[in-house]
Parts: sequence; structure tokens; C-alpha cells
Amino acid sequence: MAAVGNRPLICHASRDFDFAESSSQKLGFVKFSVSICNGKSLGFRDADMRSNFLAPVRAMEGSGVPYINGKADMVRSNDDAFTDDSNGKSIHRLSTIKNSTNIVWHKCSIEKIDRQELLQQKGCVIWITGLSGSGKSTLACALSRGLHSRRKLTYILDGDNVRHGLNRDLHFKAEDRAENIRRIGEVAKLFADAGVICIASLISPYRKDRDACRALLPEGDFIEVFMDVPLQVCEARDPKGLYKLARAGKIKGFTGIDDPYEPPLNSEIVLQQKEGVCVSPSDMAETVMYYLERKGYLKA
Ligand SMILES: Nc1ncnc2c1ncn2[C@@H]1O[C@H](COP(=O)(O)OS(=O)(=O)O)[C@@H](OP(=O)(O)O)[C@H]1O
Ligand SMILES: Nc1ncnc2c1ncn2[C@@H]1O[C@H](COP(=O)(O)OP(=O)(O)O)[C@@H](O)[C@H]1O
Repeated sequence: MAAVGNRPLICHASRDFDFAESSSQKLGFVKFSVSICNGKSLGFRDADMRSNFLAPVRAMEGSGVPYINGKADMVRSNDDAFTDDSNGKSIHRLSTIKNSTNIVWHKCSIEKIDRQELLQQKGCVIWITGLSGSGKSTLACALSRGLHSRRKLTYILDGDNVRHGLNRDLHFKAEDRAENIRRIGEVAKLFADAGVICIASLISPYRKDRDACRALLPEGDFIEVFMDVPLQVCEARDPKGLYKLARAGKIKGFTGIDDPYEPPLNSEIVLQQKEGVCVSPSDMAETVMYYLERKGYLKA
């Protein structure tokens, strides 16, 4: 196994992963669950423990006073909007995020950890990137099927499909692709917060845009899968005839032909041909599932 940056690079759909680093060091959510481990490990089976743990948050919900999110991207916009509790801690703050002003984050006592307990899995985003025809959608489906048969809840956000609805206003120029990726990244983050294993499959050609989506999630929860399939192979497949149209100049700005694709430098998983032969979609899905299992995502 090769390593690039500080993340393992997995080649040839190999199952050889580097798990030397403890998952509790790497995954923020593990630290979080440890900090409330008594409540969590007892889970819903110990109602007293559970309700004690939730009591302060419930009181806040009932008080009608919004709870602070404390998110780094919340910008303090109005000092008068801060309220102090008896400990002198701020419990109410209005924020400004881009064009949204005077908005307040509402917290609920049922959180991601509770949903994960219910689903017996950990929410995360598997981000499949690669050229058109590299097998992103095929892998997404194989993975969803594999996880479903293990009773794990997944949801696929496929670039093509999302462009039929939420992103129907977007084209393929760089700004539109960036916005497509940003929106899918935000939706994927919500799915992960819901406890779902969200599989995003879109070309996402620009490194900067993919990294911005990674930054939305806790460390470890964004799992980038690079479909490292040569352009010639994708072009030979050409299931939609789009490469042919692009070569004929009938589609302008087609990724890999006259528009760039920036391969990931340190994705968690790289799937390649082995000795010039394509690995089957189900074997690729197994590789990803093995990664999820070893990293603790297939249990609460
Ligand atoms: N100009 C151009 N470049 C690339 N792809 C194009 C283009 N025009 C249409 N298509 C079709 O749109 C699909 C890519 O959509 P994505 O949302 O995944 O693209 S992106 O992430 O915003 O770059 C892509 O689907 P996949 O083949 O499944 O990747 C193509 O079928
Ligand atoms: N692992 C694979 N081996 C051989 N052919 C594949 C593999 N994965 C996908 N394909 C084929 O390649 C074509 C493109 O796959 P698709 O999943 O639609 O790619 P993408 O979503 O990246 O455009 C399809 O015809 C599909 O059947």
C-alpha cells in the first residue's frame, strides 16, 4: 500500500489498509461519543441515565431561548443580541452567514448520535469522483445494494439525478459545476447528520470544490473515492455517446476533452484497473465496505 499525504492510498481495489492510526484519534465523533459514553453505551436502555443526560438541553428547548450552535462560521453581527445565563455564558446569538442576517441556530435534544444509535451505523459521506464513464454511478449502486443487504441505510446523490431537480438551473461552466458540488456537499452533510451513509457520485472535477465539501464534515466522515480510470477507457465505454459528441465539437467544455479534471492527491480510496483489467463493481463495493467496517461506520 502506498501513502500520499497523511491518508492511506488504496490501489487496485486492494483490501490492504493502514489502520495503524487509532480511529478514536482520527474520528471526531468517536471522541464525542466517549465524552458521553455512559449515556451512550447505556443508550435508550437506561432511561434515567438518558434523561439526566438530556435534561439541560430539554430545559433550553422549553425556555424558548435559542441555544448557541457555536459553529466557527457564525459571525457575531450584533452584540445586543447576546444574552448571558447565570454562569455568564452566552446562550443566544444572532449570526450573519453570507447574505443571511439575524439568524439563530436551533439545537434539538435528539442529535446525530441518537439517530446513529437508532440506525446502528455512523453517518458519513462517501464522495465518488472521476471522469464521465469511469463507473461512479455503477459503484454507487453496487455499494448501496451491498450496504442495504447488511441492513445499513444509504442514500445516493448522483450528479445526473440531482441535476434533474435541485440543480436543474445549473450548466457545466466552472461556476455552475462549483455550485453543483457545493449544493450536493451541503445536502450530503445533512444526510450524514441524519445518520445516513450518503453516497455522492458526481464528476466534481475541481480539487478546491471537493475539499470545500470535505471541510463541511467532521474529520474522517468525508471519504473520497477516486475512480482512477484512464480517459481512453471511459471514452471507449461512452455509454451515453457524449464523448463522441464532445470529440465532434457538438458538446463544448466536456470534462477530460476540453475541460479539466483534477485528480485527488490524497483520497481515502483509489480504485484502479488491475493489470489492465477492470475490477468488478461488486468487488469495488466490497473494498469500500471493508474500509467503512474497519473505520467503525457500520456500527453505532
Ligand atoms: N460538459 C460536460 N462535462 C461533463 N459531463 C457532462 C457535460 N455535459 C453533460 N454531462 C453529463 O452530466 C453528467 C455530469 O454531471 P455532474 O453533476 O456529475 O458534473 S459536475 O460534478 O458538476 O462536473 C455526466 O454524467 P456521468 O457520465 O454520469 O459522469 C454527463 O453525462
Ligand atoms: N467496474 C466496471 N467494469 C467494467 N465496466 C464498468 C464498470 N463500472 C461501470 N462500467 C460500465 O461503464 C459505463 C459507465 O459507467 P457509469 O457508472 O455510468 O459511469 P459514470 O457514472 O462515472 O459516468 C457503463 O456502461 C457501465 O456498465
